Amino acid sequence: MPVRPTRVAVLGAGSWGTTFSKVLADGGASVMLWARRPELAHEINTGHRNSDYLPGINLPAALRADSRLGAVLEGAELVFVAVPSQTLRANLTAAASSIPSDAIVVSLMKGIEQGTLKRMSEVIGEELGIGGAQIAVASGPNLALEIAKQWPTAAVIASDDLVTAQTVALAATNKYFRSFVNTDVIGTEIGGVLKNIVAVAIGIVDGVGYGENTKASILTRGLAEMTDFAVAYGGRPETLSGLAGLGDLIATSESSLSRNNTAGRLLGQGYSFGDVVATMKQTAEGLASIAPVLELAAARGVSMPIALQVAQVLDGTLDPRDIAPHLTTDDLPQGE
Ligand SMILES: NC(=O)C1=CN([C@@H]2O[C@H](COP(=O)(O)OP(=O)(O)OC[C@H]3O[C@@H](n4cnc5c(N)ncnc54)[C@H](O)[C@@H]3O)[C@@H](O)[C@H]2O)C=CC1
Ligand SMILES: O=C(CO)COP(=O)(O)O
Repeated sequence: MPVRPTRVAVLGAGSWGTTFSKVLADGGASVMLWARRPELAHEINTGHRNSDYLPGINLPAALRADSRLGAVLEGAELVFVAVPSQTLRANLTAAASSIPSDAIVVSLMKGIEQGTLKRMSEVIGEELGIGGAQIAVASGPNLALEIAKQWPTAAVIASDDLVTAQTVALAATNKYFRSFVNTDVIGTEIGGVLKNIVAVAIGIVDGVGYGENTKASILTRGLAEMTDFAVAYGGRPETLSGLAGLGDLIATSESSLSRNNTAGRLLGQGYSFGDVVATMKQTAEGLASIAPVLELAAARGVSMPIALQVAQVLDGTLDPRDIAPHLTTDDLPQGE
């Protein structure tokens, strides 16, 4: 039987780490949040604000922040990690000796590590030397600012071990945030990674000024790409029709709060990749995941025309106005 954990730690005080800390605290847990900058920890503890990332949001007084990993991690039953994917390994190296050996570690991230092509749960297992029953991932239509405003939403917690997923879900549930569970870690993580890339594509369409048919076609074909890729790597197709797939795809593609959608819109308006990276103050994971995703797709023969076109817009070889739900009109009509 899963038991609701009471002592939890969150690593990363950006928009998602801070918001998730509020979700956990509002669910009754005692939460310690690691902020890299002592001045941010001070602002959270004294003003109950994180004004850079969550302007206008009051944080629960029960949420405490600290810039010292040891102080944050002491006695933690659950450790949630919300740092940019490409920095996970280095952050875990720094945190590893302070993470209690029996803690469950939960990835809140939606990226693939460049170079190794590993999912975040794989990096966690490798760096901490723990097995699947101590690892979980959280995903779903979870735009941070909406949740910080307590607008109702749902998420899914996945772990190889159902009791682990249920234990995490108990902690990550409150009156405005409901966590469901599954045991498809691969499908859940891949959904979160790939919806970011489709959201960049939809942003490009928005930036160019095309309409709803183009967006609906790319969304629908994008979901087919996401599902084909996930299945090729052992994920379950139904996971991609759920919160971590379709649900997150809709939220991220439709919202101007999305950093991936925003990055795409700037590209569609004619800004270069370099300009977009310089403009973005927060993490847009789709931009860093695209190369590893295409490499993984090629390795298993998965056709990903939408992801490929996003990569071509990023490297300046495709005019954003030429983006379409297909690559070429030359080949024979394909099955849907
Ligand atoms: N913001 C959102 O709405 C959601 C974000 N996520 C995922 O959560 C992860 C974190 O995203 P956000 O919190 O939004 O990002 P963010 O850019 O708002 O914050 C990142 C945090 O990581 C910290 N950090 C630690 N080491 C770092 C380093 N070496 N370089 C840069 N920053 C470092 C930063 O100080 C900052 O507090 C991403 O994988 C994202 O896809 C998932 C669901 C929702
Ligand atoms: O993952 C998210 C919503 O579920 C956040 O999307 P962005 O990273 O594009 O802001």
